[in-house]
Amino acid sequence: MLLNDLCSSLISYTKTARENPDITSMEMDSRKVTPGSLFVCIKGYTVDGHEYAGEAVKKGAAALLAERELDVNVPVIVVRDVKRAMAVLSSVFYNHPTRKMRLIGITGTNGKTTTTHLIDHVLKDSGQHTGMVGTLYTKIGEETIENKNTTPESLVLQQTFGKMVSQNIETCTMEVSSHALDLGRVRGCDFDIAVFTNLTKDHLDYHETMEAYKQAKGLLFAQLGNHYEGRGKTAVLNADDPASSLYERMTSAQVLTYGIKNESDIKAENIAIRPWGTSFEAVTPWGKETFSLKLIGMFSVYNALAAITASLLSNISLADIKRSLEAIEGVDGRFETVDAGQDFTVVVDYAHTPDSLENVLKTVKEMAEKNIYVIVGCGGDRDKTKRPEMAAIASEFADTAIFTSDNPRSEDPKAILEDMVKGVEKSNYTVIESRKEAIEHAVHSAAAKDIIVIAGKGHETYQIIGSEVLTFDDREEARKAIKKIKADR
Ligand SMILES: CC(=O)N[C@H]1[C@@H](OP(=O)(O)OP(=O)(O)OC[C@H]2O[C@@H](n3ccc(=O)[nH]c3=O)[C@H](O)[C@@H]2O)O[C@H](CO)[C@@H](O)[C@@H]1O[C@H](C)C(=O)N[C@@H](C)C(=O)N[C@H](CCC(=O)O)C(=O)O
Ligand SMILES: Nc1ncnc2c1ncn2[C@@H]1O[C@H](COP(=O)(O)OP(=O)(O)OP(=O)(O)O)[C@@H](O)[C@H]1O
Ligand SMILES: N[C@H](CCC[C@H](N)C(=O)O)C(=O)O
Ligand SMILES: [Mg+2]
Repeated sequence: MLLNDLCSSLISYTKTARENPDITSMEMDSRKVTPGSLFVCIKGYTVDGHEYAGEAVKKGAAALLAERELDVNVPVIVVRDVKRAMAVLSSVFYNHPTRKMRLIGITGTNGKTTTTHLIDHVLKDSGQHTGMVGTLYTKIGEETIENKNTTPESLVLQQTFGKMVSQNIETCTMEVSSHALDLGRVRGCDFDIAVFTNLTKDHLDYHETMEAYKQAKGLLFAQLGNHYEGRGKTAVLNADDPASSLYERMTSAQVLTYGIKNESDIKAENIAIRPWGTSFEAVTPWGKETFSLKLIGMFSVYNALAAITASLLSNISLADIKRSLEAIEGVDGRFETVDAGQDFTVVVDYAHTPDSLENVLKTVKEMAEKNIYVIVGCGGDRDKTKRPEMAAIASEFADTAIFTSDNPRSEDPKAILEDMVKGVEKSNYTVIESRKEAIEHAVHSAAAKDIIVIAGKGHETYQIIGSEVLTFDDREEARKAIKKIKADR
């Protein structure tokens, strides 16, 4: 695509030279530039991409997108806000892929990954060719690609959507993080359905206040567009979460609500929460159906209702949705049980916020016959206000809490543990900095019919200590510890 054609979608910019090269790719990392690339200079949190302009030109960049004029011998497109311009240009460069497939966006503090998977499962079972973007991976048909972020940068996203369209993907379901909304990563995405799961405390290191965090999530509903435009845009909101009333006001799209307690369009009635699963009757404008799911806990009912609503809006019948959701065993690292032949239960769960930890422990408490152990830590370089709260919840709902390291990142693991312990009033806890040793300790201590919950890292197969990324998997460590006690006994 010629540079001038690409730039014609920008309203305000200056161009430093008359040349009009053919742009063969767009790159925001100088190391990936190839001859003909448009190199996008991003001022990041760590380094300034403008510093790599020279290197990009040496590698053959045909033009640059920047926030200031640069001393290079290729045209520089100068704009006020590079990230904003990049979102527009990448959608143009990849030929507006999200206008050619259905795009479902899911935001909320907890439940995004789970709900995304539930929706994708139903769509696939209905015969659709699907894509997914989120914490676990990006998926295009059967191909999975590792993600650095839950919601990648706009350029990466549009490139991914372009691939999806070329492979005839009909619907992409994606997690939309509050960071992505605030940093403009999803500008240029034409969403058809936007789903809200819930809003509780997280990421205050970034957003600073709950009000700012709530507003950031609202951007998804604000950008959804009018319901009389295109293919019928719909906001799917959780009627039981107070933030939904703001999102209803922020969107000009149609709204469908789901819930359990408050009046809603899609309701769950006659709910039964059991150790082996969850059942409820879904009452919808499309009819009623009883669901018996293998997913555990009241929060699973909410995730299922959100998925049912998005699936109904995708023209799938309630009976087909039932068949598909009932077949789901679970999602990687979400309430995943580890069975290595032991006589107690081990649950690995990605709960890394106060709300999710409380939900998981309350659920476990309802099914526990004997003692509950919880192993939990808090991530370094992340919201510090969560630490005492998560520790307090662990000590309140479990019989024994073991505080340990999650991903300490650049922080001192001991300092994180000190922040946690400050929130605890009871004395039913132990601090074991090494996560491996914490798991071994719990496995060693557990008696028949006890339950051990290993929280916070779920599907993660690594632990970040300092700048090192070490191989670590809670499920593997639990299995190894169980094997060891079985050999010793
Ligand atoms: C705070 C934040 O969002 N950081 C994101 C940001 O990194 P950064 O600003 O540090 O980037 P940088 O290293 O300064 O680089 C600036 C530019 O120079 C370029 N560069 C750099 C080096 C070089 O040699 N050449 C070069 O061109 C880089 O490619 C980049 O374009 O841009 C990167 C590329 O897009 C992101 O991967 C990175 O996310 C980091 C990993 C991160 O941890 N983000 C978290 C806060 C986040 O976004 N989390 C949410 C999920 C939250 C949830 O689960 O709810 C998410 O959506 O992932
Ligand atoms: N609807 C829900 N409400 C509250 N807690 C939930 C809900 N769904 C899942 N959880 C809990 O939150 C944990 C994380 O779930 P999930 O990975 O689906 O959330 P997420 O929103 O994708 O998280 P992240 O922001 O890290 O991407 C689960 O392991 C479970 O403990
Ligand atoms: N997307 C979340 C994941 C947290 C997972 C937890 N294991 C941690 O490292 O804090 C974040 O980056 O805040
Ligand atoms: Mg997620």
